Amino acid sequence: MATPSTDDATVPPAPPAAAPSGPPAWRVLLDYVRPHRGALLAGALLSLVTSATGLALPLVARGLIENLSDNGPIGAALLLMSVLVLANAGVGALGSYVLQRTAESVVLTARRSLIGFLIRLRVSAVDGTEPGDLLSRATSDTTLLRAMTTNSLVGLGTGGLTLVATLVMMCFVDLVLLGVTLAVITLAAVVIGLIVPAINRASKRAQESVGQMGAALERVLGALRTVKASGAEGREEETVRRAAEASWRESVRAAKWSALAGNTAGLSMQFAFITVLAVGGARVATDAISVGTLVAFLLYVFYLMAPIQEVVQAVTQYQVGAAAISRIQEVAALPAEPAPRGAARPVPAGAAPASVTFEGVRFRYGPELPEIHHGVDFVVPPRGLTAFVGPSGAGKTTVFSLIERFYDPTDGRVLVDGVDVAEWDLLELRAAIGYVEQDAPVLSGTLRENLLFGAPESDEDALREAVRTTRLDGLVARLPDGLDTVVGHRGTKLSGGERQRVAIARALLRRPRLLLLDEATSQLDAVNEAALRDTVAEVARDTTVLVVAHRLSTVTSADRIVVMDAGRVQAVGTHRELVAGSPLYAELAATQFLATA
Ligand SMILES: Nc1ncnc2c1ncn2[C@@H]1O[C@H](COP(=O)(O)OP(=O)(O)OP(=O)(O)O)[C@@H](O)[C@H]1O
Repeated sequence: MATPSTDDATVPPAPPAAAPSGPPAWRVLLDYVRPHRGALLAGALLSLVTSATGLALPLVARGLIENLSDNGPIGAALLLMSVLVLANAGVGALGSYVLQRTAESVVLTARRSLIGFLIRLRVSAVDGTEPGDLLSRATSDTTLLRAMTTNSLVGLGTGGLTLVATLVMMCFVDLVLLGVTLAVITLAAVVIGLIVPAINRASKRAQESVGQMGAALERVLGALRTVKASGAEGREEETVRRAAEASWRESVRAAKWSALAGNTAGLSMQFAFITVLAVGGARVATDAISVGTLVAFLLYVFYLMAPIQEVVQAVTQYQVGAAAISRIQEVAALPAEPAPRGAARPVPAGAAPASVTFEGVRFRYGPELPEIHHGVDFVVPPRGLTAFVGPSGAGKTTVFSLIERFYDPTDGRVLVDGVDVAEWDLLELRAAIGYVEQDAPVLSGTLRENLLFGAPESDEDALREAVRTTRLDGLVARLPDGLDTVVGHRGTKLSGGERQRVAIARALLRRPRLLLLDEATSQLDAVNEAALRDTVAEVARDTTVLVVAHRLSTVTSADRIVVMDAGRVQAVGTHRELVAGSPLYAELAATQFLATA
């Protein structure tokens, strides 16, 4: 048998599509910097003061040496030098601290805004992404903004300022030599301008590879047991390693281009030096300028080197940061739900149960994907138990996703309490609903945190009651720290049935007006399932309960059963009515050995 291609099996999916041309990177960076501009300015000023104290030292040293040779007093010069050295060290340290702190604050600002987006992303947007890749954008990409702030923004400011000041000074010395210098610098700038887009592209690809590495790692760690049981460690390791190596390759490429840009700048200055020497020499020979002017000008050319290197480094670092910003912007361009206008009000005790209506609902998960619902219609009045049954892939879970407004129908309306869910305040809508999704996850943390996840304000009595009705009391008694036992990432320390009961208790604690249970008892043993069925029946007296069930035995006593097939409602009725009137239901019931008489 042919071995499947590792490529097919292991290539991580592509990151989100590139953002439609958003604002340029510098504007996004300035947005992040704006809250910290005072600190940034202070840091930059302190850096300038540090440079100034450094520059003053040689002058004082010259005075000291002159005084020494003249046998003059040197006490004052020594004191001044000591003060300058101390000031240089002190102000330098303070400036560097202020700048680093500000850069960290810029990273924090970017992370805060990105986290806000990530948490509120629409489910439909997340469907097309890899969590590991999104994670890398919030962690790795945002980190690059630190160097972008210090090297690029501040470097451009201080380097640019020194550069302009030196050029102005040169202007007073000799305009012809300034013209020669500017011509050489312009030539170098054009070459560097051609190089920097390559740095941007390589950095973007390096960061994309980091994202793919995150996605591949998340895939392995999220399914470690299956990976081990399938003996797929080697292939998975290879995928992660490939992504890591791709990131290395692209980073090295970016480093190569950066080095080239830096050296082009250095080379251009040497070239400027020689050209100025030649042209200046000729001008001295024709008495157009004095030797002193030429020497002074050459000294300025020499002084120009440091700020030019600083500006070039700022420009190359900017490209790295811009690549990171474009990845951050790709997330920011994904559709997100509106930020909540405040905490959702908990559902008051005894709140009226909700009604649910589907009116001609058509739905597809994406524009290029097939239609899942082809005009679904049903009415669920308040209270009672309504079951959704039908073959796998019929669109039952999709019904719940549309009620929760994880997605919007492409046509038709979903109404809760007679109001289109699109018109509901999202927070209010979801506050009214308790939802136990298929394979509902238990989150890392304690059992108590998990139970209170959807209703943190619940009191101890309500908690105990939920534990009792979901028959979790035995488990709580067994656990070493009871409710405060840590249940592991994704509830790995619990059994499948225990996880389902935790999820049901979590939903019940919200005291929902509408309870959605998707295959919520599929992993329970017969005794627990019967007990939970009684609990659900009791809840359904005051709450509208919708369940999706494959095992019809769990729903034969439902008030109404909606039979779905291939995205359509085939029939609605009680078990007895459907056995008689729906061939599909009768067949399902017959294959599950249910009494159809
Ligand atoms: N996020 C998604 N993106 C694209 N297609 C999806 C998505 N979720 C579900 N589907 C597709 O929609 C169809 C209906 O899925 P749905 O989960 O609603 O079926 P179901 O009746 O609940 O099935 P089951 O009984 O097996 O849980 C399936 O063919 C599935 O492949």
